[in-house]
Amino acid sequence: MDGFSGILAVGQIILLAAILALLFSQGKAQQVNKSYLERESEKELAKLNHLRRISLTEPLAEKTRPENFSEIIGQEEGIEALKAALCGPNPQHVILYGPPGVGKTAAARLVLKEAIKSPASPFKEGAAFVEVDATCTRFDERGIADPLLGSVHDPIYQGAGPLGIAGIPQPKPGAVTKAHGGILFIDEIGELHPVQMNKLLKVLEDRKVFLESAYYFSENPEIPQHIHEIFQKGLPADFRLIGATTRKPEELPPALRSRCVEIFFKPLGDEEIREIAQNAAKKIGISLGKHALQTIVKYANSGREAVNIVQLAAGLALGEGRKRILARDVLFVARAGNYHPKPQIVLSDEPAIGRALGLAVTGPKSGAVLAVEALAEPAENLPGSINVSGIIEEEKFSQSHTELIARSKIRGALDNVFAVFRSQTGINPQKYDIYFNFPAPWPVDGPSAGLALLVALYSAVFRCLIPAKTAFTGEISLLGEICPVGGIPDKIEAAVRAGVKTVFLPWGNYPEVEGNKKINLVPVKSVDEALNYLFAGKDQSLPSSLA
Ligand SMILES: Nc1ncnc2c1ncn2[C@@H]1O[C@H](COP(=O)(O)OP(=O)(O)OP(=O)(O)O)[C@@H](O)[C@H]1O
Repeated sequence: MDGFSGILAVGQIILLAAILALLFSQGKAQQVNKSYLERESEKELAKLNHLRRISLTEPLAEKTRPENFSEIIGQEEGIEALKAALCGPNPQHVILYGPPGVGKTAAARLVLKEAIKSPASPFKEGAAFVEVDATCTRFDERGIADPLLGSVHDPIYQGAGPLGIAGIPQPKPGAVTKAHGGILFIDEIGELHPVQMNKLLKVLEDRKVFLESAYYFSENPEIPQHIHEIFQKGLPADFRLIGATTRKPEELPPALRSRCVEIFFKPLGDEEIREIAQNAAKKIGISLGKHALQTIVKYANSGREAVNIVQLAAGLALGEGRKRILARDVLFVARAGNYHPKPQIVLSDEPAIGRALGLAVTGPKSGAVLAVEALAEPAENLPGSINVSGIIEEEKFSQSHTELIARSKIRGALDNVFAVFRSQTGINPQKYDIYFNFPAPWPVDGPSAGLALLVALYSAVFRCLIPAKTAFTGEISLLGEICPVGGIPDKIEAAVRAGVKTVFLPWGNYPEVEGNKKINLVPVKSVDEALNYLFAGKDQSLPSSLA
């Protein structure tokens, strides 16, 4: 061995010794680390067990939660449709529409249990029901964390564990995989980020979810087989979706809607709110005075509000040692919770000049009764003026990324009303100062107000009485025909609820509600027919100035 080789050998020995020392110290450090972690984990477990031993009484909200379909009040049709969509041998994806707090989530939670009972159902005992709130699902463009669809824990992140240290990406299943074989319920699905929505649609299509990572190489022999399988074949995600939303159907992506059965839950009427409040009080073991119940009905807009008011009022009553809720408890809760009495139309028993009732649709399955008032005074200066309040003046909509502004439909309906009035009566409306008012809590739109507007105008000009508790719906054509309109069953239901006795409706809509015995339906084909039916043979004299 020459001098140079000797130096090299010594160098190698020193290097080897240094590496061995480093490995030894690392091993030692890992041992110290491990025992430190074990001690810390034991402490944390003890704390966790201590927390678990503490429990309060069952919250009232849980006590009052519907436990079977018969406890969900007023949604029989929606529940029937939900069962038809999910309890058969071929369950479908579903979107549940409806206002807040009317039982959508409650029904979704129960439907899986119902489906499992059916031997033909592919949902089996133990099938998962996974609930996600789209307003809380974090969307992360880098895909580092995605609780809905799943994500990949890449080795660059701290705490990646032994697999991370070995440079192996770790897939983390999301809700779509956790729901495999069961139901994924996404509350407020309309709020999902558009990118997440598109990814979800892909999962619905494939029935599995594919995850991606820049750290995955199919040739990497270090990667365990199960991770290869996940990256190459996807994670299972065969579930049925129930999406619930308070939005309107047209506000949801058409691609989602076309993959789902659409079911509508309706707003709850006073009778239903009453029943829900009574049931809630019974479940928490407290009685409800008559006035207390009436006050709850006055303030609660939904099942959730009814139950919440009962719970808080019960707290007040129990605090004072009472087992009965009084009206003052409810009023206190209403004031403290900033509840407002529901806007309610009070129908007069007396016929009136210039006041007709109209019927509107305020959302899916929600009809409403509203008043239309008209006043017509001979104009001092010709032409007379036309003044309308309580309506939408213009509408904005987008078409091919262009924003368009159009005149509102009710403005168009008014033009037709004046033209038809003139052709039917021979009187030029410009001889009058005309006032229309819709005393509704929201601005009104829609062509179906045409018939009510015409009747109110006719009554105002000819000073003839419109019968009490009579409502009108129908679009008026320039030729005086009464054309069919949308939402008739919901409008008629709203009319019945409000105490309307008679509804004039387009002949073309009559088959939708024929056989309804709760209300007197008058189908009409033309304005002439409607006016004859209402006013024929009654004194119709024009003001002397115009006669
Ligand atoms: N139709 C109903 N019958 C009985 N209880 C109801 C009804 N609707 C609501 N409730 C009560 O209100 C609570 C909340 O209702 P739920 O969560 O089902 O409403 P939701 O329609 O899903 O509302 P959101 O759109 O705000 O999520 C229920 O747990 C129940 O106590």
